[in-house]
Amino acid sequence: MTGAAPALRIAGDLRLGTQTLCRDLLLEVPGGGWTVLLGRSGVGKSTLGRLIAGLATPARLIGGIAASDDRPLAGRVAVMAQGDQLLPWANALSNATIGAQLRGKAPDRARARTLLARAGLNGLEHRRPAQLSGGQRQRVALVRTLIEDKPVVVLDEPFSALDAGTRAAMQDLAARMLAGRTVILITHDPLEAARLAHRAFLLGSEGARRLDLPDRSPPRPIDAAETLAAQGAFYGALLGRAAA
Ligand SMILES: Nc1ncnc2c1ncn2[C@@H]1O[C@H](COP(=O)(O)OP(=O)(O)OP(=O)(O)O)[C@@H](O)[C@H]1O
Repeated sequence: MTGAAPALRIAGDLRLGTQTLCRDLLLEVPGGGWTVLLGRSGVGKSTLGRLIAGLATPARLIGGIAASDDRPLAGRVAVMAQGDQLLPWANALSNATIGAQLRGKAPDRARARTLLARAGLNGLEHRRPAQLSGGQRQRVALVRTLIEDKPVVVLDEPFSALDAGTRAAMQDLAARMLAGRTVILITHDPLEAARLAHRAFLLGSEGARRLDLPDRSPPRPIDAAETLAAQGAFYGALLGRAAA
């Protein structure tokens, strides 16, 4: 990884035009761990993810995003979004290295092959997206994110289109492959949050509330009582019940 994974402090009001999506936001994101953002649809989770990544959005954060090493975040954030967004005419190897190709740089195909193998895609490097399953395509997308080698990674609903079993396998793989990076995971799925979070926040119009997590380190087993209890508590929090 290029550089140590910084902690982040995200503070302020998230505004869209004259509308305040999220007021008095304060998110202390630990360095080198997974921070999960849960929240009802439209609260501004993806918008916040785009702001962290420095991507275009009509929204503004009146406040700021600061890294613990006092360096700008620009150029230090990789993004993996919902859907694999692979180029249909390119094979898995080319899709994994598309970032370098778009920048006019020589792609590191040896590293891409190693990462594709680690992601369980050995022997599938020359298949195009249509010749891969949904889970395999998401693995290629994960490798494409990893090959950028950024210390901060924003994952915006990356596994939501997958069936339950494939999703659980992808969560385990992502936890392994992104270990040590500062990961911000945006998800609707309380079970995903309960499995993967080192820290979790519920975003609402009145700010972010930190949610209690099990003591066991992530990734937590999908069927452990403490994972399922946290899942239930997160559902309650999403539904606006007092205890979380
Ligand atoms: N490009 C855009 N132009 C105008 N409004 C936008 C744009 N992108 C998002 N919005 C609005 O900003 C608000 C927050 O959107 P955002 O996608 O961040 O929410 P979210 O919490 O991620 O929702 P979901 O969980 O449904 O994905 C919504 O009201 C949305 O309609």
